[in-house]
Amino acid sequence: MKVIPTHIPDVKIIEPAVFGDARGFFMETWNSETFASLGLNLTFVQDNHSRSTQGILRGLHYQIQQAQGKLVRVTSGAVFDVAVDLRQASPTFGQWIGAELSAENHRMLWVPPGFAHGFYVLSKSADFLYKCTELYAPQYDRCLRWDDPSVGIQWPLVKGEMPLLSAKDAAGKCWDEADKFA
Ligand SMILES: Cc1cn([C@H]2C[C@H](O)[C@@H](COP(=O)(O)OP(=O)(O)O[C@H]3O[C@@H](C)C(=O)[C@@H](O)[C@H]3O)O2)c(=O)[nH]c1=O
Repeated sequence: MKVIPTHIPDVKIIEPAVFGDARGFFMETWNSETFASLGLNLTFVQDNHSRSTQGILRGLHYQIQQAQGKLVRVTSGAVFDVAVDLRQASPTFGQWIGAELSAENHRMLWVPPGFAHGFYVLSKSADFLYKCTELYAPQYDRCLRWDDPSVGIQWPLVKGEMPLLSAKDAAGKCWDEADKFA
């Protein structure tokens, strides 16, 4: 298992060791000891799975209390996955990172608590799986606008078309109005 650092040191791209053979492949997607040896000492309490079609954008989501750390990956298709640092005390406050995660590259992204998270579906459809360090708490759920100009995420929009959003995500808060972390 290999960690690829990003310019936001707390956000990590993780490349599992993939053992291919005549049957297909095998990989460990979560091993508490291996992750601890990489500096990720994590306890997960919820696993999620969503499926989305091309052009769907989910995000940018976070919980203002019960902030969730998320270990995310794709098991079919490909997405552009994004984390935005909402921690006011952080040297990378307001910065974002984006990474392509796909069934083919097997990459995972570690999105720590204190970040808004979202993804855009690049393939015909994508299955998105993630482990969370805190339970879902809709009363604390918040949404930062996907296209806030002061965050300036460079989404690789397919054919330049506007992404498809849920009503909740279309009403996401702009950067200035979004709740932040201390
Ligand atoms: C996130 C979540 C949703 N739900 C329900 C609420 C709602 O009826 C339905 C769909 O919810 P949403 O529209 O919030 O689903 P979705 O837009 O997929 O939300 C997810 O987006 C990505 C980007 C994340 O980072 C996740 O943490 C989560 O916020 O599922 C749960 O029961 N448990 C959960 O943990």
